[in-house]
Amino acid sequence: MSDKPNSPPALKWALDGREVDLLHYIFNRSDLRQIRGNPAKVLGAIDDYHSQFKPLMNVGVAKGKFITGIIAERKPSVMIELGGYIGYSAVLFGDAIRKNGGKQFLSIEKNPEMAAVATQLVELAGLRDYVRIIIGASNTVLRELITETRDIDTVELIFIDHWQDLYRPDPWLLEELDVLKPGKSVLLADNVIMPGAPVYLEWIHATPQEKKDILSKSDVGLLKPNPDLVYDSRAQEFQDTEFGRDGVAVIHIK
Ligand SMILES: C[S@@+](CC[C@H](N)C(=O)[O-])C[C@H]1O[C@@H](n2cnc3c(N)ncnc32)[C@H](O)[C@@H]1O
Repeated sequence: MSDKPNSPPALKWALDGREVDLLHYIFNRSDLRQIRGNPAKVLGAIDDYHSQFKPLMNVGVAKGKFITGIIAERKPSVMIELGGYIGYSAVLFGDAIRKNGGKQFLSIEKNPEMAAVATQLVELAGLRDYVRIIIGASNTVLRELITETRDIDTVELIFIDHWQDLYRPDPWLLEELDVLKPGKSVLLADNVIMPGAPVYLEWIHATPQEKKDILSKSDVGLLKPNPDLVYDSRAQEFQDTEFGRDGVAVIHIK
């Protein structure tokens, strides 16, 4: 039997213990007292680990700056994230939400070990009142937030950054639950160049008739996507992220 019978398998680039090692690194730094309560310094310490030890699949500096610009422009009260990992984006965007008069950054993370690391780093950054790390699968948590706890009735700004095979079904769920509103909702999809999200972008760019054709050929399970919802999307390219060339799609509802 594996020595971790209840944990997901390690990947080549993550979940091999480096995320807990990051906590040891940060909490043993000689400048911990200066880092505490300072989101920029927490992010700097994570970036130091990434460059000195092992890479971490964080949104990173360039894309992060672009997205904090969108937060400053739109000033959402609540922003949602699908896929939180060790909390880099939660610290960066949670701080931006706070600075722009918002209430909360909700980060949904399926892996409880990653969520535990993220919770410690959010706490260290002094953002506990602004960032909620929710452990669970994005589709289950989104449904609960929208239909049960009713925390969300309109998506203002959502950052889609979990696994690529979920990029289309989760927005389909948001379509079904009628929380994507013209003029009010913006979706940001990370990694649309590397590794890419062609199936999701095909949906975003399709006309209602093309969407009906896609649905007739797709397994949508119990989901009820809305083919009549029309999107307007642009991809912002970045030449030099920590992992090379990449892009963030910025998607509005027409
Ligand atoms: C690319 S990382 C997120 C990086 C993070 N947003 C950042 O920039 O700092 C992807 C994360 O999505 C999580 N994930 C994968 N499937 C998920 C699901 N169904 N629901 C929520 N999180 C999921 C993974 O566990 C992983 O931590």
